[in-house]
Amino acid sequence: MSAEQTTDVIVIGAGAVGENAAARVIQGGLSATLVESELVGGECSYWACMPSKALLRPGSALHSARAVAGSREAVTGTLDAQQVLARRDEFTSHWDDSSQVEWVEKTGITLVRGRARLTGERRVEVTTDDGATTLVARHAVALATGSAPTIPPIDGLDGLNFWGTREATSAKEVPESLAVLGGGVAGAELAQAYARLGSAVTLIARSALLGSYPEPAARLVQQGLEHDGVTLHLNTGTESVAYDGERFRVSLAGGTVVESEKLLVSTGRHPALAGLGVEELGLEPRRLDTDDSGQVSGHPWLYAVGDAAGKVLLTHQGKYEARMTGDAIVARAKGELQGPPERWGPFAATADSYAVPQVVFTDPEIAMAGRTLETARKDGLNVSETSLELSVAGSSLHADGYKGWAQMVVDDERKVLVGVTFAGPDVAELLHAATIAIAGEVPLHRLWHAVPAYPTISEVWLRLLERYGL
Ligand SMILES: Cc1cc2nc3c(=O)[nH]c(=O)nc-3n(C[C@H](O)[C@H](O)[C@H](O)COP(=O)(O)OP(=O)(O)OC[C@H]3O[C@@H](n4cnc5c(N)ncnc54)[C@H](O)[C@@H]3O)c2cc1C
Ligand SMILES: NC(=O)c1ccc[n+]([C@@H]2O[C@H](COP(=O)([O-])OP(=O)(O)OC[C@H]3O[C@@H](n4cnc5c(N)ncnc54)[C@H](O)[C@@H]3O)[C@@H](O)[C@H]2O)c1
Repeated sequence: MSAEQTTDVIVIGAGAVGENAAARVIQGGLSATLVESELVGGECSYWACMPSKALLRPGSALHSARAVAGSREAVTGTLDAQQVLARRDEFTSHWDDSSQVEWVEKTGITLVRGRARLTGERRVEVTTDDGATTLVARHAVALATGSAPTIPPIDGLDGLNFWGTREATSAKEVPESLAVLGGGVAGAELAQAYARLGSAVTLIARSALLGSYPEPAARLVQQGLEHDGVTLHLNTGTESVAYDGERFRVSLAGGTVVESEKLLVSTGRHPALAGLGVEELGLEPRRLDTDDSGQVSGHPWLYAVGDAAGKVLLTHQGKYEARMTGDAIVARAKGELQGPPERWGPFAATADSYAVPQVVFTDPEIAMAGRTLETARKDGLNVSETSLELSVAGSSLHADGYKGWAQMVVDDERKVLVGVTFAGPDVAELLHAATIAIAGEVPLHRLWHAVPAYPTISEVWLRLLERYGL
């Protein structure tokens, strides 16, 4: 069967990002067709953010209760792994996307299920179970196809039935032992989740743990993992991997062999552009060159957004890009936007370069917005850093023996914040104040008037500003 359907805008990929891009197009008065080959809602809903946080939260709630004298005595048991997995299943809607489909339809978006491929300018072929459909866009096609795991070329690994993050976040049982390859945010979070659920976990990283975060913050997470019984092999290469039908054997540089029931490979991700037909358009399939509205250089009808654009691989930032991209497509279609979008304007995802918030949801957490000292210096900024142990009345009330760390990176010429990091139990909710201060370029002398409530952990803001010299 072959048919041709015309719409204003085609969005390929119905993850959180594609859904938002299509919704903004509809809100702007154009029609949008969304194509999805798997579950509407994408990686975040079913195999990433939601299930991983659902696996972590019970462990951190238990740990919080144990961290306070009085409630500690009331906690006599351990985590109930089956209940944790059952609650995780609720958060993934049992991998059933009907409520998301309902939202898509209510929003006025046309959903087409199948695998999409670009076949020419504004033309997309969708392969479905009953054949193929050709979609034609009057204005634009947006690629919101997400990212795919990057698997390292380790001897013996290819072809083995190891876990990726999908299998780790959707597992039905807790393995007796788990080896985790990769010391990034996915590796750290899932190592802790499984250690607290009862697995004997070993984490192997060729570099430091969480190497893109400030070292004192990453060290606190490392101590947290060690406290949970995770064995760490950091700055250690992996030479080969084998599986004998029952156990994995991971051979490390230096001769150590790690044996485990399951092996999780979480060594980064790259834009999922394979098989989409971008090469035929003369484009580099590993990374597209896009402007701040997501428009692909040399192809004004084509956009990439979210993980597919490869700028910032985070749901909230992808959804922000989607709002800009959807609105930019509408504005260009109506002749209201010509040329590149204005920085910090309604069509440019400028915060991608200045004010990205990110949280490592381990216990303790790391919450970081903007740049680190290193990335700020690399970008040529004249910056200084102010850091301290996170120790205020709010933190000592929060948990006995609370251990945390905070840092602000200041542009000393403009006297504004360009980066803030907090590490410690339950610091994630402190982060939005930092994001606002950075994105708003709030001058430090004005931030001095933003008084943190007493006794909250936010009082660390006051201590940082005092130490800076205010
Ligand atoms: C373990 C893990 C935990 C994470 N935790 C967090 C977190 O706590 N917070 C956070 O902000 N981010 C987190 N992330 C990152 C987050 O999951 C991604 O940034 C987010 O899912 C990207 O959304 P997206 O819509 O761009 O892509 P996706 O969610 O991957 O959606 C892309 C969609 O496109 C579809 N698709 C692909 N190709 C085609 C095609 N040719 N035709 C039709 N459909 C197609 C796919 O099936 C998919 O549904 C985590 C990632 C991982 C791996
Ligand atoms: N809380 C969150 O927001 C959250 C949680 C999980 C994942 N994510 C997102 O998902 C993406 C993927 O997560 P990730 O942890 O897989 O990626 P990552 O880029 O954060 O970390 C990858 C890790 O794998 C290591 N690595 C790479 N190649 C290797 C090799 N050949 N051998 C051994 N180690 C190797 C790297 O050194 C790094 O430590 C991230 O970009 C992140 O933004 C976000």
